Amino acid sequence: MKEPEARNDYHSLLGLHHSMLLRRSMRGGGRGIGDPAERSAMLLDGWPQRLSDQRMMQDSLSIVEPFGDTLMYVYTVLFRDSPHLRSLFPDSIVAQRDQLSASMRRLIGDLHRPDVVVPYFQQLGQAHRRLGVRAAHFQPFGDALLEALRTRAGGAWRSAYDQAWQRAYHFVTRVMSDAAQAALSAPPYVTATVVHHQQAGPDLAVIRVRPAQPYPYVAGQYATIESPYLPHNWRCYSMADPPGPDNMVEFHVRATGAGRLSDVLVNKVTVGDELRLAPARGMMTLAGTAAKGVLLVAGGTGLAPIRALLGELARQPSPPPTRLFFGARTFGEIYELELLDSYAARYPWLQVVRAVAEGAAYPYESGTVVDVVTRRGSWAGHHAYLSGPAGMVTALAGRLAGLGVDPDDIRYDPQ
Ligand SMILES: NC(=O)C1=CN([C@@H]2O[C@H](COP(=O)(O)OP(=O)(O)OC[C@H]3O[C@@H](n4cnc5c(N)ncnc54)[C@H](O)[C@@H]3O)[C@@H](O)[C@H]2O)C=CC1
Repeated sequence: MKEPEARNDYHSLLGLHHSMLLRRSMRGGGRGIGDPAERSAMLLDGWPQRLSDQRMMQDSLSIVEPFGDTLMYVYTVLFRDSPHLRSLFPDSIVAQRDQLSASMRRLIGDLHRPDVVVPYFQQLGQAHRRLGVRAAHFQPFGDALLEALRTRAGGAWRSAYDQAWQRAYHFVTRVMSDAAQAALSAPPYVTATVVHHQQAGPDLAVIRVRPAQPYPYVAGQYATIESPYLPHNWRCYSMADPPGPDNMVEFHVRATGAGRLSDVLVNKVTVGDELRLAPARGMMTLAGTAAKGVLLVAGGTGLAPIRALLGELARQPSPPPTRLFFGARTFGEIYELELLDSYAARYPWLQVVRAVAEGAAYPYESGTVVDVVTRRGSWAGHHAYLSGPAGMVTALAGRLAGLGVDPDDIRYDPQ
């Protein structure tokens, strides 16, 4: 039981550090805050070789496969060279590695799109404040990253790869630390009390919490959550409603195995317990233009942010024609029946289709939600929002691009 206390001490020190930085920035000392979005966009604009860097980084991935193993090696190097940083991470860093992998893939895949990549890393920088990550930590991490890439690639590593990765990493760390600096006046996380905990299916819980302070977010975004029962194991869960005046937040959680945060949230947490919520993140928010139809697709608990988007659409004066596809593996895993049926009955612009992948499906459609959406044919003229298991989302994004949807109109977040 010493570990959580040590970490609480660390968080108190961190709180003091944040207040010191905030006071200094309010007095005009230190680095100015300014508009981080503008500064980050300028940073990317001043990087004319980013398209060739993107190609170099993509090429280099093939010589460091499996990429997940290379990223695991990054942590080995980091903890070897900077053992004092080990306490910032949970005992098992597998989930951390998976989140790093998703961020790296987003960086490489979207380096040509400042509108996507800049806000993504700004949000990541703000969210990292909860972990006690500070600007000084970026250098050892970058050194470890480069050493891991070079070691794993061996003789196939090229200096052009090295330079591309260094420039990209420099860009990322500037964006993240600028955003963290700009967010100093906000807390790195808020505490929230569980006010409702309901078993909604096998291994599935619907949890409502009341944050102690306002928790700003946009429909479609997710919170990174920690429970005192499993310190330092932060995981992402989407808010299931658009923000409301009652400042309550709902999450849908499926237990995915003993010892994980999802298991704790489903099987241990009860009404009255406290959780920590780091600032909301996510790019799967409603697109501004109303000229197109909307396709919402959810797999399993991926329904949460899709339901929030639906709630947001329902607030519009004249919502666009919207089709919601919800897929579960088995009949018993279909949930939110009454709510979605009541929406479908109330809103003439909405159609809800459910799909069951395995076993009896009647009265729903049979097949994975990917197959059921694909069977409908062309989806040209639609904005698509996809949420669920990574395999589902990737498969569907690929198919929709072949079914007439402009790839820029397909939105999803890595989970
Ligand atoms: N809890 C939350 O707030 C959110 C969760 N998610 C993610 O959603 C997922 C939900 O997991 P479960 O509820 O266990 O869903 P699940 O694994 O039971 O799958 C739900 C649906 O996706 C289809 N599917 C799954 N893998 C597929 C693949 N490789 N190709 C095509 N179709 C596939 C299934 O056939 C089914 O229709 C998790 O990966 C979670 O990270 C995403 C956003 C928010």
